[in-house]
Amino acid sequence: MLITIEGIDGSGKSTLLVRLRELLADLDPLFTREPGATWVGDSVRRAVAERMDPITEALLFCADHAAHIDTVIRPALDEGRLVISDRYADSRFAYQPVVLDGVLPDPLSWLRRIHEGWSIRPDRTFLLVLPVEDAVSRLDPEKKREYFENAGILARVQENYLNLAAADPPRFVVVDALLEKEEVARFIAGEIRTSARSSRRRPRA
Ligand SMILES: Nc1ncnc2c1ncn2[C@@H]1O[C@H](COP(=O)(O)OP(=O)(O)OP(=O)(O)O)[C@@H](O)[C@H]1O
Ligand SMILES: Cc1cn([C@H]2C[C@H](O)[C@@H](COP(=O)(O)O)O2)c(=O)[nH]c1=O
Repeated sequence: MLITIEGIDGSGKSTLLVRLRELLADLDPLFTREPGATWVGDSVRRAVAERMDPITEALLFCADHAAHIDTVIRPALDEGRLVISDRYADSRFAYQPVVLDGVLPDPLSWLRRIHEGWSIRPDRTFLLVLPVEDAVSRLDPEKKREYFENAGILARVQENYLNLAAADPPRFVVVDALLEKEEVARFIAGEIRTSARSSRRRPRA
């Protein structure tokens, strides 16, 4: 079963994942992330840091996704493992339309098309949502910021995320990221357990 965690920068994904490792240890999940689970992820971070053209950037994120599926996700799912990914394809569908606005006529359709036929659809996606100003105030002022990490861009990214969630309610669970860290983690851990139990009962197609 594939679970993904999504949300704008500063929404609390990394914090949540640290706690999920403890709360779900008995299920022995494989924790992974995009970008960064493969060496292609290093090229993506470089492209973002150097502000390469938006098409190059989008295709590198996509290449990282392909390598991630091939080397990490598919082998683990084939072994029947629970896989939990910090960011996944929905990050592309939320961030890159903002970056590609004005570059392509319909960025989201283009992005969806280039994922078709090979990407794996998550079973459930937890979307952490909070006011953008709270997310920005949580960002570490000491750390160099990626150019996405500004309130104007993040507001548009979050709107895209909410549209994705509204279009696919069976998959998405929208979570209030202003709740206490522990409350967020316990709620999501409980939902993952329930989903994992029901997927074990379902015969594989
Ligand atoms: N529920 C919460 N309530 C208050 N503060 C939180 C909460 N969750 C996380 N934080 C704090 O917000 C900051 C950012 O959290 P975190 O790094 O987990 O976000 P992130 O979504 O992983 O960000 P990025 O995508 O930029 O890596 C951290 O200082 C963290 O302690
Ligand atoms: C997978 C993915 C990520 N991004 C953006 C989102 C963040 O600003 C950075 C990744 O940094 P993090 O600290 O690891 O969250 O990249 C994106 O624009 N498109 C994507 O597909």
